[in-house]
Amino acid sequence: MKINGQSWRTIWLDDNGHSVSIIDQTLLPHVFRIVRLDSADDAARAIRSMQVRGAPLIGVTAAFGVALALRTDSSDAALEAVLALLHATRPTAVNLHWTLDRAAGVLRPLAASRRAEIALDLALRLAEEDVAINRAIGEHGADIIRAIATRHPGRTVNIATHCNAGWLGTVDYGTALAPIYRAHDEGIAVHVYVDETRPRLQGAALTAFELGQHGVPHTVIPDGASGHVIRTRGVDLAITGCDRVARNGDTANKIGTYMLALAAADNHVPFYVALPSRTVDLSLAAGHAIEIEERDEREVLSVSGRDGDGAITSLSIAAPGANAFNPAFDVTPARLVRAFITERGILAPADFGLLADDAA
Ligand SMILES: CSC[C@H]1O[C@H](OP(=O)(O)O)[C@H](O)[C@@H]1O
Repeated sequence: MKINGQSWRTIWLDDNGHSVSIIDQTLLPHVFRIVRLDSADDAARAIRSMQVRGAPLIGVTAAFGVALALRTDSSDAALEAVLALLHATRPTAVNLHWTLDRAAGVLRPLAASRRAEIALDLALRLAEEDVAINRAIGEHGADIIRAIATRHPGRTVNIATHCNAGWLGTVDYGTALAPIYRAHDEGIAVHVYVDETRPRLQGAALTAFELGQHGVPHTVIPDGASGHVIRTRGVDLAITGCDRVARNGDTANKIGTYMLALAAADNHVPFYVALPSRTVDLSLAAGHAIEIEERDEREVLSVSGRDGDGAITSLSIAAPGANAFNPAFDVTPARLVRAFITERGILAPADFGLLADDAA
């Protein structure tokens, strides 16, 4: 997607063919900085610190991390070490773990001399697959927005979203925002209510940045306002991304998603989840089995932003000595999800069985 008129992806192989560059998302929207990853340790650090974040993007970053490691040492021990290193970065998004399992299956049987080349090919292929998947999610999801616009000619379609599941959460184009971009680009009037998404503020900092760059009207709201907004501001639908979906449709996504889904249900507003179908974890029967990442309490007790002099700074916002509980995700029960927007179409949990054929 574009930033100030220039096309970008969130991650790319450098021209030298053996390092990878990313956009440092911890500094957006105030500072645009590119960071070069030269090793698996760099990739792991970028994932843990959320310089790169978003389920599909951390999966692709991990794939490149494996390739970077094997470039210097492609032994069995080195392969197992880099898989363990990257598996340990963040637990909830299945895309990271699915990608590493896929890489393990491909690379373990190979002669060590072939692993680095094949690992890089896999990372590059997964990056291109992600973009194609997201474009297909956009097309299928735009059908929903188009139908609402057709039912209500002449008025704007109001959409609520949470966190950032735009192109910054993927390699490009996004998941939850992909249908919004597609509808906007074909001339449908859309407006997005953007939950700021405490504590890391992916909504206020990243989704608002994306939508602004693309010219999509939007309004940032406090997370606690989403119920009031849905109830009083004519929201037509809610769309979020996700990090892991159990077989029954229970959905792990950014903390606060469950509250948004409850408000949508109470006001008979359809709540959709957009995802690459490989985000469905068929090994889990229900959402209680999904591991929820708990992050450093300091993310809750302070906020970072630009101070009066324009410098990036962190400000304490809680009483001295206060403790904080910082779950990074919650689980929305399947009963609150109208449908799942995937690259294969609009699915219900009953359809997930067809995904098993793919995974086989
Ligand atoms: C395109 S999926 C994005 C998904 O990932 C986010 O989590 P985080 O920013 O902590 O990586 C959030 O759950 C989004 O819905």
